[in-house]
Amino acid sequence: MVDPRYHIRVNPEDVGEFVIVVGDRGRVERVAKYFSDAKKVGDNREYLTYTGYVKGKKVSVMSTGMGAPAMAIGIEELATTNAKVVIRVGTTGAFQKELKLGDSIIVTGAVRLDGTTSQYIMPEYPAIADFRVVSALVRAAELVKNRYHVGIVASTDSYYGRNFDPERHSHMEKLLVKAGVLAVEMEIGALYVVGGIKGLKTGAVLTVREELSEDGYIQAGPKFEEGLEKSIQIAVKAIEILIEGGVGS
Ligand SMILES: O=P(O)(O)O[C@H]1O[C@H](CO)[C@@H](O)[C@H]1O
Ligand SMILES: O=c1cc[nH]c(=O)[nH]1
Repeated sequence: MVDPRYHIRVNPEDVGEFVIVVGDRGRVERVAKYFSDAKKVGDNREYLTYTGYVKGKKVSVMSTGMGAPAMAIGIEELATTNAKVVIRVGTTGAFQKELKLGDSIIVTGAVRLDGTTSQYIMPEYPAIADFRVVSALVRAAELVKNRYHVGIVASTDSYYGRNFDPERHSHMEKLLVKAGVLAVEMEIGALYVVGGIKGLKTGAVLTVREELSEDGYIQAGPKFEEGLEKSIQIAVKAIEILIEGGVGS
């Protein structure tokens, strides 16, 4: 029989109803420090998983690596555990000038520029977050007090592809910018589509890692690191709000 958790390699009962997913495995312990009694419960490929408690409820954090295929596999396998609510804490490049390094973005939906989700379902199926998760993230951002924005992002399959054919890609970017897309990253489309199909409640908070300037991009730095810590706090606070509101159980 195929192991339904072949890649993430966790026991289903070791995963909480609330799961934070991050791209970078180096971010897992940074999130887990906000849980009480956090322990490693899985470590295979890009999928490093810790579980602990928030407000007495079992909560997990798992890394998913980079890109839609790895996210889709992670979500498929998480859906065979106790997981019910999945929130991505990720990093992103700004498409709009008002987004500054370290700002948080609460993501309501994603433009599906990936290849994975079209193998699941037609492009008309929307990549959207659960409204209760979005609402909890917004309330959490007010409490944590980081500068934040709410809106849609583009989820692409290629980090460097935009540099390969600047004309084609700058045309696409111009369209997305004009259409009000806030920023670009690589996994939320897969999280929202596969999570939606599997009946999970999903949401995401990103931190701006690359800011737009007159002469290109400004990358990372201390403001980004401070903002990332705040975004982690926003996700944990949102889980507290959802637990208090009885969402997820
Ligand atoms: O920092 P993470 O969560 O990995 O998010 C962003 O960073 C990676 C690219 O550098 C992609 O995975 C993109 O989505
Ligand atoms: O996926 C990403 C993340 C940060 N910046 C980008 O341009 N793309």
